[in-house]
Amino acid sequence: MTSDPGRSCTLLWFREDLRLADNPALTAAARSGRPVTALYVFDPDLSGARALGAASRWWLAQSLRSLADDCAAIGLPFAVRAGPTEKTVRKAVAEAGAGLVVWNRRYVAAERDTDADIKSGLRDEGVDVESFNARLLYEPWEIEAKSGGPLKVYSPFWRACRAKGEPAEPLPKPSKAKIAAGPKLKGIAIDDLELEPTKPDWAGGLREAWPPGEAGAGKTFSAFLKHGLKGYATDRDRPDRPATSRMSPYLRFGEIGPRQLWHAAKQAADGGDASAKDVDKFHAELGWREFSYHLLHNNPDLAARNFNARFDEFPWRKPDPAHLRAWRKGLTGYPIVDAGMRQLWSTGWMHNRVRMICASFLIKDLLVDWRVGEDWFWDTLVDADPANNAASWQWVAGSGADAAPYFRVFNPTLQGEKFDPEGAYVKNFVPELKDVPLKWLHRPWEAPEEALRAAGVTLGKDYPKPIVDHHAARDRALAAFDRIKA
Ligand SMILES: Cc1cc2nc3c(=O)[nH]c(=O)nc-3n(C[C@H](O)[C@H](O)[C@H](O)COP(=O)(O)OP(=O)(O)OC[C@H]3O[C@@H](n4cnc5c(N)ncnc54)[C@H](O)[C@@H]3O)c2cc1C
Repeated sequence: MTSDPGRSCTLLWFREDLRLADNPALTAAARSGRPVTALYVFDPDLSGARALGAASRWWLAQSLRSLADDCAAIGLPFAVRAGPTEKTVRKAVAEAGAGLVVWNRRYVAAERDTDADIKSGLRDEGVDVESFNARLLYEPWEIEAKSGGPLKVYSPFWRACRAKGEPAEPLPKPSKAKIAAGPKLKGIAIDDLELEPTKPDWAGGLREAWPPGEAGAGKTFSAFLKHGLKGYATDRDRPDRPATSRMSPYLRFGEIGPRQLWHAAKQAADGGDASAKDVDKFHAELGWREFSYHLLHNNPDLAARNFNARFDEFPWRKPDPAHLRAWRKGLTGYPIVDAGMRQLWSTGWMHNRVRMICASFLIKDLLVDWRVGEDWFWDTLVDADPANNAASWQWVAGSGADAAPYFRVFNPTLQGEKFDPEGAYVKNFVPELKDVPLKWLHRPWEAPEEALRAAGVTLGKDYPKPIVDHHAARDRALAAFDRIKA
């Protein structure tokens, strides 16, 4: 600890950990015995990191407002500043007279490099720096293959994680009495970050769908524990049911942490509110998130480069602008794909099963490079995550670690019929098809004229004809794959 008496406070630097509970940096700050002041830095120049997508920017604005209120409630001074990360943090440290700076770790290579530079620069000036894990159950570098080195297959990865024992219990939120308020840094208004859309304001659907912030995370997760966890192992594949936790955007921005989810789900099973099978499955999905971060840690350019270099030679087609537009807008003529893409556009989120179907359609039916889809999801998802998005797109493409084999091409009609068997999901997001009889709902182009007429649908006018024939597109995709198989 620095002995400079002029440096008497602790600076807590919030980043992707926008919460007070189970926040080890905040706990360390509270325990440091010094007054604490908190900072968030928005870096418009990115310092080498990828710019947030539009939906993520909207979420961040809500989340910061919520955090500001939560900090005020425990008497923690909190300021938001904009500027180049390193310069802004170091200026704030000097202004606050901080002798200790604490933060929770990030995992994108450019951000890690920035953090390392800041850490060494501050230490050279005699300022202590401590970092913690708030984001993951296990640090990516702690998990290794038996023979050493990173793991490339999920099952052994998850076994290696589980062999480390139970994740640590979450930390409580510090009470007002535990925080000595440090100096309030001058900040800027969150509105001045201009994170939200104005002309036009397209965020109405997002506002309706989500309550961002730590309290919103807790409320949403409690509802899942009550109504969704029981039966999760089977129902999680049903987009027509509220069967998943919807925790992904909260995890992305750190408004809740995986340790909290892990232990709360476990307690629900212990209390008899869910079966061990359901909880194991939920834990295993958190495990996929851990696996994505393990992959990202070991492959920093996961969003840009094929994990499997064989795919570098894959003969992707130049995207047909009309097809790409139809995919983005949910006008492909395949109802489950269109429902998913419209759910994404209107709410900033899409059910996992439907993400796989929509991604497969772009990659395999339209033969478009997975990076084009990854980029669209990055812009439109409120949970757009540097590890999960890239790893999942590569998984669907077949180019990723432990990926779906390329020859597994999702049939959007059969997938729709299997996972949306009553058609409720499609009818919700593609309302022009709501009166089409269930028998034809997922394949309206096969419906007799009179059935469509009775439902008020003229194909090609009220709803598109399929933009490609799935069977022909599948054959084309497999032929393309044959070219890199050898
Ligand atoms: C093409 C594609 C892109 C995706 N992009 C993202 C993304 O940008 N951000 C993101 O968080 N997830 C992404 N996923 C994974 C998954 O679809 C979402 O995590 C999930 O739908 C979030 O809903 P939930 O919180 O209700 O999940 P739940 O089923 O309740 O699961 C709980 C948590 O486990 C994790 N999880 C669940 N499924 C997966 C999975 N397949 N892979 C990794 N982690 C998982 C998530 O953190 C999730 O919040 C993507 C999947 C696909 C197929």
